[in-house]
Amino acid sequence: SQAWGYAANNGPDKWADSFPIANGPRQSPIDIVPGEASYDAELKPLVLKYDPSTCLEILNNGHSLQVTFVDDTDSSTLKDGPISGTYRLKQFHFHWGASDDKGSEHTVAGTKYPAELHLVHWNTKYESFGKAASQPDGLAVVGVFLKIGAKNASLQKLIDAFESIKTKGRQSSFANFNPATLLPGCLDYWTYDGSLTTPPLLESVTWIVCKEPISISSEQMGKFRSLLFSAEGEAECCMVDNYRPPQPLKGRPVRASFK
Ligand SMILES: NS(=O)(=O)c1c(F)cccc1F
Ligand SMILES: [Zn+2]
Repeated sequence: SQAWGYAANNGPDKWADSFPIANGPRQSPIDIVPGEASYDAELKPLVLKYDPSTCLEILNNGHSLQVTFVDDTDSSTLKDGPISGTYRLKQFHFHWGASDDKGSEHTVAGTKYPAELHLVHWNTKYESFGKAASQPDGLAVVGVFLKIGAKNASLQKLIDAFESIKTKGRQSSFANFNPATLLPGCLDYWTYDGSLTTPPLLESVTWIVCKEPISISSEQMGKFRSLLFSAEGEAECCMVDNYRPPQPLKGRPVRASFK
């Protein structure tokens, strides 16, 4: 069967052919309409504790650039916020556009950002990411929007590794990176129940989307767009527009941690 991707022949409009859950009741991303989100005073502040020594490698998986972490202990965790228990950081990755007018998966009152960061965590009440990914409370993903502005020194550390992961399937060691340096100063968030935004589109994600974006410069955005979907030796295909558009809310509540 054809591998999924973001092109016309294998992109988001075709995913339901192999993954019927694509039309399910709690799909992601969504358009977040701030005026329709309800402030919930019981929502706690996010508690993110990341240990840079758990950072393992950076890779081009053919869909995005991803930084993976050692997740065999509770060294890098997400707690509180809308979730109960402890969720371990597994990886983070990005989605972005071919131009600055698109690229994010979540939108805010219809506004698309040029990119979106996803920090993926799994519930330690399950024994692994794989097991957790099939449970309704298995995953918690923190989404952070990127907007064009000042050069981002933390993102530059990732960008400096891009030459070694230009093509699909390439990975290189990547140590001592602290993902907390990618978080905005204010951790106000919206939260709702959703899914993975790529196949298998499992409906196991508590989404936590930060209201405040982080910055990326135009030049840095250009470096993201120089990565390739294609493998070495294949016809070059720029890694751009690797985002799923917003999906039907289907009556789900969206809560805000802030007034
Ligand atoms: N985009 S997303 O954050 O929903 C996501 C995950 F959480 C896990 C794996 C792949 C992936 F793309
Ligand atoms: Zn993602």
